[in-house]
Amino acid sequence: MLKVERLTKYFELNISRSMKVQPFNDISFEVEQGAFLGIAGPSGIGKSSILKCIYRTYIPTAGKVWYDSAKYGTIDLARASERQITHLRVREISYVSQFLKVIPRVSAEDVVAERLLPFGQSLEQARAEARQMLKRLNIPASLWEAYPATFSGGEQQRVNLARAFIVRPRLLILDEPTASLDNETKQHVLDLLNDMKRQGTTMIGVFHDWDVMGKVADRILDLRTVQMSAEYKQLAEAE
Ligand SMILES: Nc1ncnc2c1ncn2[C@@H]1O[C@H](COP(=O)(O)OP(=O)(O)OP(=O)(O)O)[C@@H](O)[C@H]1O
Repeated sequence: MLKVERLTKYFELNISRSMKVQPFNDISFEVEQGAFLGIAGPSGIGKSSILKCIYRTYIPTAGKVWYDSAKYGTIDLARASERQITHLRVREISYVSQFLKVIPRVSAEDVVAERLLPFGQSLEQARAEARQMLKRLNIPASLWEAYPATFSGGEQQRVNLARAFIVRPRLLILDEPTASLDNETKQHVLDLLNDMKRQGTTMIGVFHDWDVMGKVADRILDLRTVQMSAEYKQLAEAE
């Protein structure tokens, strides 16, 4: 469903073109449909950057990101057109970070409901589903019509999760989605993730909390060992 081949990213820093930051080099892995791959490794090793290359927030410097799309068949996300990426982000691929991009003066239920409108649902149907999802994520009914700009960090994060979950994406990318949640809400999120996995959603994610990652991931890719083996391979090739 997702096959990452020899993915490499470096950034040229604006202050000096000759200064490059290379978070990762020559990373390959695969995720089967309905499986969850967790990505682990110390701060700064490139976990978020890999997720952003898959979602195409970043354009990879080299490598392929093969994704099995419902609309386009097997497509390299690293080279897909902007139009294709926009379609995939609306219909097939959801990304959750710990931060919500708050839209001014739009209520929590509408922020979530609007994700269903491109699928042809009426506003009333979409709002009803949005309320159910907010309820499952422990957002009290008194907040459904309020503006998320005023919500706590954990509440905003749950609105973010609701926006990603409600479209039942084929591919779900999660970057520390439970960072500011209490244990009870973490459990609700885990239950939802496991439900989505059973329904066939493929997931790739970074979790600060190993306990949470262990409960949902089928496999964990530790970037320390991958990066080491890539470097080792280079050394071996040079000899
Ligand atoms: N847009 C960017 N421009 C320049 N450097 C960047 C950019 N994004 C990431 N980096 C650098 O790439 C490296 C990897 O960052 P990344 O956020 O992917 O790491 P991480 O493993 O997710 O870290 P953390 O666990 O702390 O979130 C860091 O050195 C970071 O400064």
